[in-house]
Amino acid sequence: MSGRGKFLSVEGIDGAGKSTHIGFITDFLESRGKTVVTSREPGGTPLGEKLRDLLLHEKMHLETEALLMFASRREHMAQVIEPALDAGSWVLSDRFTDASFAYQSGGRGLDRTKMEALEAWVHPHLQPDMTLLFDVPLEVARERLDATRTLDKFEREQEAFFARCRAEYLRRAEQFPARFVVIDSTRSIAETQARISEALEVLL
Ligand SMILES: Nc1ncnc2c1ncn2[C@@H]1O[C@H](COP(=O)(O)OP(=O)(O)O)[C@@H](O)[C@H]1O
Ligand SMILES: Cc1cn([C@H]2C[C@H](O)[C@@H](COP(=O)(O)OP(=O)(O)O)O2)c(=O)[nH]c1=O
Repeated sequence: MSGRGKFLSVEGIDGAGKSTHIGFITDFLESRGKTVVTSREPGGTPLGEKLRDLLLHEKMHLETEALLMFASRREHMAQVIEPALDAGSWVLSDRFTDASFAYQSGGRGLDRTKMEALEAWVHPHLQPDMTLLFDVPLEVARERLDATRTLDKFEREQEAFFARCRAEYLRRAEQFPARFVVIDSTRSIAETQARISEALEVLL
């Protein structure tokens, strides 16, 4: 395979529809001849999955939570993301650093300059080539979540928390318009996937 692969991340508040579209994105890219490595954060490596279990189920200090998110990310970069990109594969990560801004800074209130310092320390030279942000109003996300599953620590948060997460995602999208694609995820699954295909075409 020739050249370095591309790095894609998918983001959105819980219930926005992110997981629904990951298989579609993978199939779309594979149909265009790309080798796709799908992964997730927190997690993506054996150590990262252990951290994920702690992060999603244990109460902890906000800064501990932020540091463990970045610890999981550092391992994920070393074990999965960088080697796959170097080998020419495309990497599709279910969440990356924008989620830390949205949840730990926006949602929980961690000083954004601390988050920016972590980002600059852990991945000064790596950013997704494209970030697909699935955006929905809170009521829609909540209805979708309630209809489907047992909620983890983050998903049990109140509406105001998700409002702040969503606002921070949208702020990041405004700050980095070159890599963000904001997708209106209130549309039907078929319409949303048409929009995703259109966005991905630009990278191919
Ligand atoms: N565009 C859509 N229209 C209607 N329901 C949707 C749509 N996208 C996702 N859903 C449903 O909403 C629920 C949450 O979606 P999911 O992909 O698990 O969200 P996330 O991964 O962002 O938390 C699922 O039951 C899914 O089938
Ligand atoms: C990557 C990341 C995720 N999270 C949160 C967001 C989600 O609520 C949770 C797990 O994400 P996710 O994989 O979307 O959960 P699910 O499998 O239930 O769809 O972790 C953060 O708070 N900070 C982060 O940096």
